Amino acid sequence: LFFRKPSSRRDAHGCDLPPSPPSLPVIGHLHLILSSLVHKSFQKISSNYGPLLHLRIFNVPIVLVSSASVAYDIFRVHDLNVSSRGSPPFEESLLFGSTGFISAPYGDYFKFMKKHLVTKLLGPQALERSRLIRTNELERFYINLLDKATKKESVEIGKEAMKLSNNSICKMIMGTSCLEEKGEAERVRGLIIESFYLTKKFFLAFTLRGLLEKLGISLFKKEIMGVSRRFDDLLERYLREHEEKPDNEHQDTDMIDALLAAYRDEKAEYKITRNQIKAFLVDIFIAGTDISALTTQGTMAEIINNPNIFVRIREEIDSVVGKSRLIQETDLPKLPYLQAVVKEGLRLHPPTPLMVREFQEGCKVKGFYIPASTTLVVNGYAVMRDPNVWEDPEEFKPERFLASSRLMQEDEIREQALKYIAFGSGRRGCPGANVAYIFVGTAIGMIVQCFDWRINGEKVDMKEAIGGLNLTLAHPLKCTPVARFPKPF
Ligand code: HEM
Repeated sequence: LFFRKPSSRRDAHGCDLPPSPPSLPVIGHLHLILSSLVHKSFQKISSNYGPLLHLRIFNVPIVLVSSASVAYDIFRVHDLNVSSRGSPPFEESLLFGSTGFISAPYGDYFKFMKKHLVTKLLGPQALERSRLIRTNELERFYINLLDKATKKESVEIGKEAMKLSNNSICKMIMGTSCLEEKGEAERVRGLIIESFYLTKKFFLAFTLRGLLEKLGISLFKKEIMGVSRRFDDLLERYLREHEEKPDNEHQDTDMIDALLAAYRDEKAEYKITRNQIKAFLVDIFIAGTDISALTTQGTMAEIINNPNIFVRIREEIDSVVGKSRLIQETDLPKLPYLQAVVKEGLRLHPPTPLMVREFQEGCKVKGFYIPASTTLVVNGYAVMRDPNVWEDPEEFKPERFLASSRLMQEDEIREQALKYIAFGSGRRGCPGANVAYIFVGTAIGMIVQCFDWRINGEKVDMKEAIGGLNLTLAHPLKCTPVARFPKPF
C-alpha cells in the first residue's frame, strides 16, 4: 500500500522519464536520503538502480547523475540548459539570496560579474599580480607552525589552512593594509564559519521553496538574515572606505574599484546595485575559503596514513626546491607528483560532493525525457569513485594522475576528464580552480617540506562527516609538527 512505482510519464514523442526507485506517498524518496551523508545515500541508490535516476522529494522532481558517461552527455549537449541553479528562497539576503553570484541565473548579471571575477581576481594575470600576497601568507603559515613545533603543541590542520586561504582571499579582494590594521579578515572568517552552520538549513529551505511558499512559511529566514546583516555592516564600511580613498590611491586595477565604477556609471554595460556587489563578495568568501582548507586537511590525512607518499613528495620537493628556501607557488608546475597527490585528495574527498543545477527546458538525456524545472544533482563523489572508470576507486593512488602515454580520441579525453569532476563543469564550473590548486599545493608542499608529523595512534581516522554542506573528516586532523631544519628559512 505504501510503496508505489512512479507512474511512467512520457514526453510528446513517447520518451519515458529516467528510472525511479520505489517511492512513498507524499514524501516520495525522502526516506532514502535521510542519512547525514547524503552523497553516500545517493551513491547507494544509484548503485542499486542506475547512474541516471528520477527522484521526488515531496513535490520536487530531481534527476540524479552518478556516472562520468551521463555527466559527459549532460555537460556536452545540455550545458547551457543546466547553467542556472534555481531561484533561492530569500530575496533580500546577502547570504544565499537572489542578489548573489552563485545563485544568479545564467544571464547578463552573471556574465558581467564573471568577467570581473576572472580578469581582476582569479584569471592567470590577476593571480600573477596578487602572488606576493599569497607568498607572504604562506610564510606566515610556516612561521606559525614553526612556533607550534618549538612549543611542541598540536595543530588542527583544517583550522590553520582556513586561516591561510581566508587571509589570502580577503587580502586579494580587499587589500592588505585595512585588513591588518582592523582585523577584518578575522571578522570575515567568523561570519563564514557561521554561514557554514546555516548552509544545511538553507538547502532544506531551497529544496522545498515551492511548497513552503504555498504554505506561507519562510523557514530559517531570521537566522540567515542575522548573518546577512552583519556581512552587510562589514562590507558597507569597506566599500565606503574604498570610495573615500584619495584619487591617487585608486590604482583602477582592483576588482572593487571596477565594480564601484560600474555601480556609479549610468551608462555601464550592466547596471549593478550596491547589494549585488556585497552579495557577490559574500559568495566569493564562502566559495573560496573553507573548501580549500578541507581539501588540505583530507589530503594531509591520506599522506600521513601513507608514509611512502610523504617520502616521495619530500624527495620531489628537495630535488626541485632544495633545502635552503621555502617552496613557492611558481615551483608547482615542476612538482608533478605533488600536483597528482592534490588531485587524488580531491578525487577521494571532494569537499563539495554534490553539484546542484536546474533544467531550464525539457530535454532528452540518454534517451530519457527530463521535464523543464527539474533539479539536477550531479553526485561528484559517486562519479569519482565509479568502479567502471576508476581502477581501485577506494584507494589513494596519486600515480593515476601522472601523465599517461596512451593517445586518446578527443571525445574520449573529454569523457575521461568528466570522470574527475571535483570543480564541476561547464559554464558554471568553479572559476577558482587555479587558485585552489595554488592554496592546497603550496600548503601541503610546505607542510611536507618543513615538518615531520606526529599523530595520536597509528593512523588518522578517515571517517567522513558533513559540515554545513561540505564533506569533511568526522574527527578534525590534529597533529604535532616537528621542525625538520635546525634554522628557519
Ligand atoms: C579545493 C577548492 C575548491 C573546490 C573543490 C571547489 C569546487 C567547486 C564546485 C564543485 C563548484 C560547483 C561547480 C558546478 O556547479 O559545476 C564550485 C563553484 C564555485 N567556486 Fe569553487 N571550489 C574550490 C575553491 C574555490 C575558490 C578558491 C574560489 C574563489 C576564490 C571558488 C569560487 C567558486 C565560485 C564563485 C563558484 C560558483 C560558480 C558559478 O556559479 O558559476 N572556488 N566550486
